[in-house]
Amino acid sequence: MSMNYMFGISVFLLCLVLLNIYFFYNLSTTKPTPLIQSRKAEAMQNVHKEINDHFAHLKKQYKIKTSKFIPVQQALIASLNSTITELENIWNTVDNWVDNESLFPDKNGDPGRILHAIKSSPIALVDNAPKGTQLKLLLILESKQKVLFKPKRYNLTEVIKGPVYAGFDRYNSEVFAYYLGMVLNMRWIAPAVTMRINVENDILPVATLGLKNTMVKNEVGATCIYGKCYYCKINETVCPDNTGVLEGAAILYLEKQFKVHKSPWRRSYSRKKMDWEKDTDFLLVLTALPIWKTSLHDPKDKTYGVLISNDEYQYVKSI
Ligand SMILES: Nc1ncnc2c1ncn2[C@@H]1O[C@H](COP(=O)(O)OP(=O)(O)OP(=O)(O)O)[C@@H](O)[C@H]1O
Ligand SMILES: [Mn+2]
Repeated sequence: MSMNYMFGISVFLLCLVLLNIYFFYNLSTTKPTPLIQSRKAEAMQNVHKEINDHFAHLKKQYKIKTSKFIPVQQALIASLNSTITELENIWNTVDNWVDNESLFPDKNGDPGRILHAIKSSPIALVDNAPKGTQLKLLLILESKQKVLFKPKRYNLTEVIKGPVYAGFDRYNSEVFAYYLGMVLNMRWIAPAVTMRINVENDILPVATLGLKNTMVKNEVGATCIYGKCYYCKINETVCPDNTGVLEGAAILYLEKQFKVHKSPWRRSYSRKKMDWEKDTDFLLVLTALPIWKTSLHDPKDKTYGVLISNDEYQYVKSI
């Protein structure tokens, strides 16, 4: 056998071995992404199925509109639609109605008056509000009342793909949560309302130097803000629309110190995952119940409770 022939055979055998290793590796390693995705899709389908099954077996009382709710609903609509003249006094009472059980009053049209007062009071000062992970501004009204402003990042119809925390926070969920809180009498959501502010007329003249330092002009000369927060980046600005207006959620700032109840639904920022991230049943238990009131915390046995009806508690998970 010539040397050339021997060399050829060796190269051929080597190629065979390499090809074998390649195929073996490809077949034996599971590709993680599609598998995880399909498991997630399956879990979501199960959640929807569980909810639908549960609806079918709900007690009759949950399917009938209670007439007791009609006056509550009418009072709420009237308070939101009324034109309010006397606003000054509302701020004097903030400290009185805020406590650990309730962040807003429910009587005498006050929920609507608060929202009107937030929207119509002149702004005396605007600064960055660096607390939290997302861009937000602190507005100080002429009445000295503080308001947080979380700007709009997306159009309402835009769908953000990815995990639940993908993209920027949606400002409208703050407002939605408050309205839902009013309707369901879950009064532990700070009053929030959609507000439109003109950047040149209402922000710039009263902006602090700190805020001005986190502003840049965009390609059409509009003043945009990138702010100061954990996730704030100079290339991720919010800009006014073509009428110079910045829309966002204006949220009443509450000075009072509250007892902190850590949410079992909070995101883990470390390798230690939260229960809801590891255990799909955790999600199923909570979403499948007709939840009236959540996050009732019993500090003694470290459980979170879900109040199912007016007087019946069910503790769902130890943490
Ligand atoms: N209405 C309010 N009144 C007083 N303080 C508030 C109010 N809203 C938020 N805060 C304070 O600011 C912090 C951040 O608020 P928030 O969670 O709304 O911001 P975020 O940017 O969404 O941050 P995160 O990603 O941590 O949720 C809260 O932990 C709380 O201390
Ligand atoms: Mn948040």
